[in-house]
Amino acid sequence: MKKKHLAMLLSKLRGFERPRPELEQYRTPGDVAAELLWLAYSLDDVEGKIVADLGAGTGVLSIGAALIGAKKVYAVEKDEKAIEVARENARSLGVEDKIEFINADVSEFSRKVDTVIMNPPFGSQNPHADRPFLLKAFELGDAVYSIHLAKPEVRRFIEVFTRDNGFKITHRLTLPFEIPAQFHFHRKRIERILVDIYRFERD
Ligand SMILES: C[S@@+](CC[C@H](N)C(=O)[O-])C[C@H]1O[C@@H](n2cnc3c(N)ncnc32)[C@H](O)[C@@H]1O
Repeated sequence: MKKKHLAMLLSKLRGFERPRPELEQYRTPGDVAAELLWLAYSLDDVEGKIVADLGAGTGVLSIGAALIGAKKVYAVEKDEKAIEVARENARSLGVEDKIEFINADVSEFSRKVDTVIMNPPFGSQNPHADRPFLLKAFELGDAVYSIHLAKPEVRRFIEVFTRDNGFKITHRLTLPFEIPAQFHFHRKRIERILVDIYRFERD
């Protein structure tokens, strides 16, 4: 499969029906998800691997990982409604057998995995909401892929937090990310922001 094709398939999946602002429920656009997954694929972190998607939402990253050859994917998400949509999305692309949906808080998840992929809350509603995700990811995986705001203060925080937890940053890609208006506090039809996709590994 080509990266463009993967992006196209992922961009057609159903999104959140009633997105919850307190959980920062916005989906990863297909092209951004495909970039993260392609990087992971090219570095041998997906094919034949056990992957965890923390805060899986409607399943974009989990389904993408399954499509490009993950052996098994754990999709961990605390919102049951989002899991229903994710399950339906996985079924629509024929990968439901490769994904185990786990309705839980990320802090409760503990299985053996090779790789963690995630687009955690950026912390714009609840400051530091990304920390439990990073902590859990560093506990679980040897390789971790994650999406964060491309802002100097966030970069500084990620650099220090990574080092303090025995990991190092091996890659960082900066990409545009579009969030369509979906919450009452959104002022524009489409909010265009910049995000960093990181790859971390144990130091
Ligand atoms: C920014 S969305 C990303 C959704 C999806 N991974 C994607 O890439 O489209 C963050 C997701 O994390 C979930 N979430 C937030 N806090 C969580 C927690 N503590 N435990 C499990 N899931 C959580 C939200 O419900 C939401 O689905």
